[in-house]
Amino acid sequence: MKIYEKAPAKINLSLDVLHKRDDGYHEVEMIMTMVDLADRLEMEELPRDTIMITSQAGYIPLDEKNLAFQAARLIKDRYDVKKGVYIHLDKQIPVAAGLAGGSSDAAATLRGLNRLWGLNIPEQELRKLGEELGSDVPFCVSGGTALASGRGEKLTYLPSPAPCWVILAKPPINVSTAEIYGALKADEIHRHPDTRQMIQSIENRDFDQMCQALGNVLEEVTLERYPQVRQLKQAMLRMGAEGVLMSGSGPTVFGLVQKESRVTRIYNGLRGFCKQVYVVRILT
Ligand SMILES: C[C@](O)(CO)[C@H](O)COP(=O)(O)OP(=O)(O)OC[C@H]1O[C@@H](n2ccc(N)nc2=O)[C@H](O)[C@@H]1O
Ligand SMILES: Nc1ncnc2c1ncn2[C@@H]1O[C@H](COP(=O)(O)OP(=O)(O)OP(=O)(O)O)[C@@H](O)[C@H]1O
Repeated sequence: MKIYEKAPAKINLSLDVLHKRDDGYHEVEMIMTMVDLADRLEMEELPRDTIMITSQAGYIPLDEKNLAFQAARLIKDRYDVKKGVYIHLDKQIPVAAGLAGGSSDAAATLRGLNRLWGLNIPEQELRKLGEELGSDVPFCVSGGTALASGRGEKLTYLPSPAPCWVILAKPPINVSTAEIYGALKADEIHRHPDTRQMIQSIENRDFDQMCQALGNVLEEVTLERYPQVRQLKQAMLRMGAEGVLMSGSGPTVFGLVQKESRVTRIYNGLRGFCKQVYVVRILT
């Protein structure tokens, strides 16, 4: 039997850091939502007790460094499953982009193996397992739109935001999340986003208010180190995106747009100096 799972990318509509914790992580307040750019996973049981990963993408690890591998090993160990699995990862989400591609693959693996092996693990428990794999994994298990606090694992679910187009553009650089959090001076943040306003805009499905409330404190660090991300933000705004923000620790920048005619214009404009541009929608 083969099992298929989609692993969508996330964007951070807002990302605030409250303080650095004693365990090295940062206490955050983020609003996250899923978009319809997704990796596709195929899972099949193997006769041998082993985990095997393949991918058409030549640039990701396929051994125990892969988050899908780690998710499979975690579920096997925790539920004492003596069976093996073959996982094929069709990567569509750019890697190290701030779009949680690896985390979403891990979450999809948890969901898929739960089905493949008939484990009946409740979704809440899958999210708890996800905490062991990474801060974004619990959110990726259930998707939707949520306020994430703690180090990202405490989730309060929100309704879907106002419908709109999302233009994603990734400059040709890879950014390490650890490096960006490591360089952030949590007690010297100049401008915190207004998380409450973002929540209100989502609840009211108010697109303009949502655009005004966009904010990400990690931008200060990434834009300083990688000027091309700042240039990309400015270009997207100039081309007419109604709201523009860097996602996660970057370098992907997203623009929110309501008018379809404007989307095509911005897409064509960006393709001039950025190879990886995607037009997607928020998953409702
Ligand atoms: C930037 C975001 O993607 C926004 O959604 C997340 O906050 C990061 O999520 P993630 O990539 O799943 O993060 P993890 O794999 O748990 O951690 C990667 C690195 O980021 C740092 N990190 C992560 C989350 C957090 N709240 N504080 C941190 O300081 C960790 O110290 C670690 O060095
Ligand atoms: N299944 C996977 N897909 C992509 N990268 C993976 C995967 N497993 C492990 N990695 C490694 O994880 C690192 C980060 O990749 P990923 O695409 O998850 O970053 P990201 O989008 O910035 O994540 P986040 O937004 O959660 O910080 C890469 O260096 C990559 O080699």
